[in-house]
Amino acid sequence: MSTPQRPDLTRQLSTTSGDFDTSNPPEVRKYLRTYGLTPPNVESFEVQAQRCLKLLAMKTTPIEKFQYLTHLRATNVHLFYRLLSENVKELTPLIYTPTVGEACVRWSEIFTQPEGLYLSWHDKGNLRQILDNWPHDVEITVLTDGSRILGLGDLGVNGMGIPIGKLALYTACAGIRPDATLPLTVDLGTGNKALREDPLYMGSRRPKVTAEEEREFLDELMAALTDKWPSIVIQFEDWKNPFPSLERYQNTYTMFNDDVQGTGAVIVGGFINAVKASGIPAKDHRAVFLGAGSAGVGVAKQIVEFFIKEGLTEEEARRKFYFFDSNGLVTLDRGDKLAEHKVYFARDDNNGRQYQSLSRLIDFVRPTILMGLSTIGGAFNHDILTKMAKLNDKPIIFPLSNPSSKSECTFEEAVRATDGRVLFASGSPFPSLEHNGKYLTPGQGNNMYVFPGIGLGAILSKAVSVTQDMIYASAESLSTSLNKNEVADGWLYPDIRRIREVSVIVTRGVIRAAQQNGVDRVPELRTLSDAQLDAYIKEHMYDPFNERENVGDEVAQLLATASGIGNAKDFTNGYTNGHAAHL
Ligand SMILES: NC(=O)C1=CN([C@@H]2O[C@H](COP(=O)(O)OP(=O)(O)OC[C@H]3O[C@@H](n4cnc5c(N)ncnc54)[C@H](OP(=O)(O)O)[C@@H]3O)[C@@H](O)[C@H]2O)C=CC1
Ligand SMILES: CC(=O)C(=O)O
Ligand SMILES: [Mg+2]
Repeated sequence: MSTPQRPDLTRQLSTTSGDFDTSNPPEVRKYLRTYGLTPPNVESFEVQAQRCLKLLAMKTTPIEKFQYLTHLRATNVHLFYRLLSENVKELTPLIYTPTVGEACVRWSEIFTQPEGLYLSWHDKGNLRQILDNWPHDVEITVLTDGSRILGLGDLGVNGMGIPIGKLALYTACAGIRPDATLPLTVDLGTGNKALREDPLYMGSRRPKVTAEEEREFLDELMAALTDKWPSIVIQFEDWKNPFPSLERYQNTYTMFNDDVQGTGAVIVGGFINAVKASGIPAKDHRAVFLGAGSAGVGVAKQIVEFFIKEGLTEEEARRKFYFFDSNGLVTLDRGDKLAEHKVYFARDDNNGRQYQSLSRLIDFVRPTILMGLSTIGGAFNHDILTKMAKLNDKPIIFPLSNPSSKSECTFEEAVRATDGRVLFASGSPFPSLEHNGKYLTPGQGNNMYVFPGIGLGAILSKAVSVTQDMIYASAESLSTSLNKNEVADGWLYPDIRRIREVSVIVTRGVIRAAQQNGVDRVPELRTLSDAQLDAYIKEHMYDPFNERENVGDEVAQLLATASGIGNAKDFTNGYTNGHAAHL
């Protein structure tokens, strides 16, 4: 019996595809044996992009557009990234929040092809072996268990859309090679009963494993990943309870949690600019947070760090925060057992008073800052917004929950209620609008401004761990990345269309912090000036406009030199002979 042939996964797994790229010149088509299989014209990117954008416009719903872009990535990865990098503002909402939220909800319905790796509880004991099935060398993975997908709850393995979307942004925003990324979803069961009963659901039907079982599984997985790819960077994403793994692995592996640390950094980055714009010194701010989960606490902890750098003591900084969760104001005497991560910010100065209404808490605290990380769409209603407008000249209001349906308010609602004075950032994008003859653009406080640079910085410096200083450096670097026009227009975040430039600045900050902490493993980078380091970073970024990796060295060489024509002929002969033999 002959040995079963392994399917050509490198082609199927959407990372080196492009065989039918209509920009391939004849020599490449011959080499790939696709000559004659695509129409004869060799097309420019401009023509290809025109067709793609027309096709996209023909799709009427966001999910159809998502599916089209998924198909494009699977069939022509470089064209997909050319299109994405040229249209990042328009396309990001279709491959990331908000559309990726709907895609995850409907994942088992719309699934057509493998795009990542799924590991299940019953694979325990064999994880290292299964990693060998992945056909590429990996530099970075995004790892979820699907248990808190955006603000949409536990979606089990349907959460795979998130690692895929985040890693597409790693490639588009920070130029990490697409074939060096691994979307990874672990199926440790799901607490979502409706999913378990859905015949189309593609995960296991078991309930969620215990915390102890999860730890055992992750211990094995972390060891397996680093055994297989020793310098791998591991980003945890959208875990319902991300704190135990962060604490357990952050000093022993090159890992970080994007929802706790990336979100903290991106919000501090915009917050530094918002504090400047508010005209109120750090010591006089007071913050109300709706939502005391991983993101809320992650953000507040990093703002504490910022306040300390602004001259406050840790105690003064900590006491500026009032958290409101599903049981009201988080206090030490509330009568329930507080989750460990909430204790640091729990109030002890409420004199026995419990606040069950956000509106009343705002009257009591008179905050300058209102943050939403609650998953409760519309929670910042007109009453709340007008209160913030009365209390402040320039209220800082950040409704950060994703996707858009979970945003605590819209940009328009915040602008109208504050007569355009709001300093605003939301997790998902909102359109610009006109108010009193002024054109106002909302900030997008989304960790996509920092995680690509954190990842690339860790990869290029070969950091042994991702330190808190590296995370904080990403925030500071982001805050300095705005250009003159953006500053003059009062923006809190740079234009997303400049994200690759911004990622270079963030990456440099992350690498410098790694060097200061002594966790880097590329000593040559230490002696580079900032300009030299920027050049080094850019040189190492994947550029989809400069890619013909699938054609092989021989043809690349032919294409690169006019004198290659002779070789091309030889090669064409070889191709013809080979093909004849094949036929
Ligand atoms: N903009 C960005 O870059 C990011 C945005 N996010 C978004 O932040 C949101 C929260 O994420 P995360 O912190 O990880 O989620 P969690 O589930 O950990 O936390 C949600 C928090 O909201 C609270 N909450 C739920 N319902 C209510 C309610 N009715 N009234 C008041 N509080 C309520 C919960 O209270 P309790 O603790 O009592 O259950 C909990 O504290 C998500 O929508 C996510 O998409 C997350 C990361 C990045
Ligand atoms: C943006 C993100 O990481 C989240 O909403 O979970
Ligand atoms: Mg997330």
